[in-house]
Amino acid sequence: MTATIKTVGIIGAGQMGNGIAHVCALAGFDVKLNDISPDRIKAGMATINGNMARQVSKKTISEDERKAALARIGPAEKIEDLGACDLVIESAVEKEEAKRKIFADLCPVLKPEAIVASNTSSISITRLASSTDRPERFIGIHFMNPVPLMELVELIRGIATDDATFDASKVFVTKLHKTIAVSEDFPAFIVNRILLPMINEAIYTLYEGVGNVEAIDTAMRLGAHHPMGPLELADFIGLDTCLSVMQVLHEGLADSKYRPCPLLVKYVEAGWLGRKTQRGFYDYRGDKPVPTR
Ligand SMILES: CC(=O)CC(=O)SCCNC(=O)CCNC(=O)[C@H](O)C(C)(C)COP(=O)(O)OP(=O)(O)OC[C@H]1O[C@@H](n2cnc3c(N)ncnc32)[C@H](O)[C@@H]1OP(=O)(O)O
Ligand SMILES: NC(=O)C1=CN([C@@H]2O[C@H](COP(=O)(O)OP(=O)(O)OC[C@H]3O[C@@H](n4cnc5c(N)ncnc54)[C@H](OP(=O)(O)O)[C@@H]3O)[C@@H](O)[C@H]2O)C=CC1
Repeated sequence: MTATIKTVGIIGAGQMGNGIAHVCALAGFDVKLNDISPDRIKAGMATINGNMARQVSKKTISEDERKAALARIGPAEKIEDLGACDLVIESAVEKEEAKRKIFADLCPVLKPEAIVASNTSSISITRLASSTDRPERFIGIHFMNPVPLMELVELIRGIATDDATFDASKVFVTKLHKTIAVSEDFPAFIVNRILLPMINEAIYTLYEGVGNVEAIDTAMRLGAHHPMGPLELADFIGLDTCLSVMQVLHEGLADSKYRPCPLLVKYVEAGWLGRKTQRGFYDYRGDKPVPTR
């Protein structure tokens, strides 16, 4: 039987977590938003508020829909506050150890029938599931950034994911008005298996001096009709996330073609993680983005 999902918990109120909360609340789900600190939750809520206000001004949603959706989102300052959720989606940092620790804290407070999902960009769902008390009710639900605008969600079954969990996840994603692509559980799934090596290659192109930031992004925007240049997109995703995905591909597929570009490593080591830290391949601290190379 397919479980009915009414209340969704989200762990991590960053750019993906707040986007997931946004679309869940608009679709009528009650949402509990968790992060390491109350300030992070407040910042996530402020972003949702701003993005919904923009949707109202563009007339894609009404003021009443905005108010009703915001009223459905509540903070979960402690992990115990997620205890009544039917589904919890983990969307914290792309580090396996951090995710394992979150699941270890989360599972004991959940109802036995609750589904646990990860929004991981790359990490094995089977391996993450094995760190929980419910591998059969664990699944990958992978949203795309920016969540309110992107139409796709990847669904990834771990080796033990049961049919009821898969079916309930399909119903849930369909209610969000997103299209599903089912991926087997291999490193970085489908979108990032293809997209991140392209971004990494763009960074090599910069590293080897084939072109500067502006030339590379202009080339791919106008020459290949991509909505964003690859370096602009890397900054948008977050360079820490890009590096983590390349490391998972490199280790998981044991092929040197996935070697993360040393320049990507250097930016991450500098703490220049892209838009979220105001500096990456572009510097966002002024009126408009300025290339850093
Ligand atoms: C790493 C992973 O694990 C997986 C991933 O997600 S990989 C990343 C996948 N995402 C992409 O590849 C995104 C590529 N970029 C794009 O498709 C587009 O640039 C975009 C959709 C993000 C923005 O489109 P755009 O036309 O260039 O920008 P812009 O005109 O500023 O915005 C378009 C609309 O989006 C809205 N918008 C922009 N960012 C938004 C956000 N974060 N949240 C909500 N709305 C947003 C704007 O208000 C605007 O609304 P209107 O059209 O109603 O005016
Ligand atoms: N960025 C993208 O384009 C996409 C990312 N993803 C995936 O989504 C996940 C989140 O990425 P994204 O939103 O970009 O990252 P962000 O850095 O924007 O947000 C992550 C949030 O999680 C918080 N966090 C870290 N550890 C914990 C914890 N133990 N408990 C609760 N919250 C925690 C972080 O707090 P703090 O900053 O204080 O550490 C931060 O607020 C990652 O797994 C990523 O791979 C999936 C699709 C697209």
